[in-house]
Amino acid sequence: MAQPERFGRYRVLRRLGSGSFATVWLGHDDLLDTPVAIKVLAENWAHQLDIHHRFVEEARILRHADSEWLVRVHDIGTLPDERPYFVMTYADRGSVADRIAAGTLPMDEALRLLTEIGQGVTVLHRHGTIHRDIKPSNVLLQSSPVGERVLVADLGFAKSIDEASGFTAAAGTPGYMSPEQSVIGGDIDVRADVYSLGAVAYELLTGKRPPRPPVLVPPSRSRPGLPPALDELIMSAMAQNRAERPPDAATFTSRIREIRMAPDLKLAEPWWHRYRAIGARSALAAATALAVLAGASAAAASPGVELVDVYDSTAEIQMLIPLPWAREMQVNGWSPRELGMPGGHEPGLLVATDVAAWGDPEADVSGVFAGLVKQDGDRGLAGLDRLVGSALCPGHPQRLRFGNGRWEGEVWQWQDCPSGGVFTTAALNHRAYDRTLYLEIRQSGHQPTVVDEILAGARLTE
Ligand SMILES: Nc1ncnc2c1ncn2[C@@H]1O[C@H](COP(=O)(O)OP(=O)(O)OP(=O)(O)O)[C@@H](O)[C@H]1O
Repeated sequence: MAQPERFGRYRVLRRLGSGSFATVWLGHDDLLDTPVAIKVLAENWAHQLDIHHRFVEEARILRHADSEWLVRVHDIGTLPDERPYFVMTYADRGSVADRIAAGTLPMDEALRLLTEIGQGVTVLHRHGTIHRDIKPSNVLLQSSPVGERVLVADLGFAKSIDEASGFTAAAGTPGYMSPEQSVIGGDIDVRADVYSLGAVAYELLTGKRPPRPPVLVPPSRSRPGLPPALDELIMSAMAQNRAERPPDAATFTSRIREIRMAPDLKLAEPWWHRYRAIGARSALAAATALAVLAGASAAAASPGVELVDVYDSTAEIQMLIPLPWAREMQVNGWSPRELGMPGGHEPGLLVATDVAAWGDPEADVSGVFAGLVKQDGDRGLAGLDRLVGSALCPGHPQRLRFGNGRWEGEVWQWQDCPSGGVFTTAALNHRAYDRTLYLEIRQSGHQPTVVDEILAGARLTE
């Protein structure tokens, strides 16, 4: 199909791709000044009534479900040749299939994607819909102010739960499709999507599409070191007999969440390991002037810096950080235990302009890391001292005290970092809970009030 100029009021920019029944175009909504994706039914199917009906039904389901975990439909229309089109959120970061093709995903990243995909499918199940074609290429990624968001898409095969219990035509994609979906006339229920979630989990972790059922080899055979609970969950989701699968997407997703937060989960590579030589430097001993950072309030807000709320995956830590820093995010916690501190895998988040460059002392990065530490008398503090002492910048830090209604603790600040920016660390004890928050703040320039605002904005939502 040649590139049209417009679909209704939407200006067409380029073709994004074509599937079996439709072509998707990148467009621009000039009135609202926003990019959109426009799905247009293919010419060769336009006169087939059932396909026409299914196309419009896909738009309706997405519109009614109206969820942040699904592609949202904003508008629908008909072209002069009577073909329907609908207008949806533009997913600007490709699909999960592209992400898998780019190389093995770290386990934390795979589990994050899986949790978000599971949330999207849970929304559909609650809405009374079975997707029937969950696979990596049907899960799209969109930039968001705090990193990226997963959008479950392509409901071309979706069926209402009520209708699916009767006669159902075979539909789905081999490898991701449950055994019952390949039986013409077989009845299906939400456990067909649970099978596909298991298949997507298998591929996210191993990089390989699972074989057709029955799947007999667990994913840990291709990726040794997976937690046994994860192996078991994936194999149970892909059970031949659906009675042995988790009953719905919500159950599957909450088990993934539990596994992700388990204290003994070995993440492939804790992010701070990439650059830290723990105990290599001893900055604390050389601490200089002791000053006091006043408990910052809204009045201290630096003019022109807009702050945004961010949370870790357990929603226990809430931070306020400058909006321009919130480009990328890792929210799945950290392991202070590996630094000799008490606890296991604890809540934590890293939000930065460039997460991958966080550990590079010379990179021009701005961002915040916040991680919880369980207090355990001197043992906890000794571990923190080592962490602070292995800072990214050479030289003597300025040592400050911080206190407000929620926190009190110490702050260390290095002004002459190789990156030309300022590096701040803090260990703040909560006044009400037995918890310590360890913070790192990297700024490419220096605005002291921004550090105040970040410290003052830190909250625990227990
Ligand atoms: N909202 C969107 N934003 C960005 N790209 C999209 C969007 N929706 C679909 N696409 C892209 O457009 C292409 C066609 O999508 P479509 O859903 O029609 O088919 P498909 O999933 O590739 O194939 P099939 O429907 O046969 O399974 C795909 O490459 C898809 O990634």
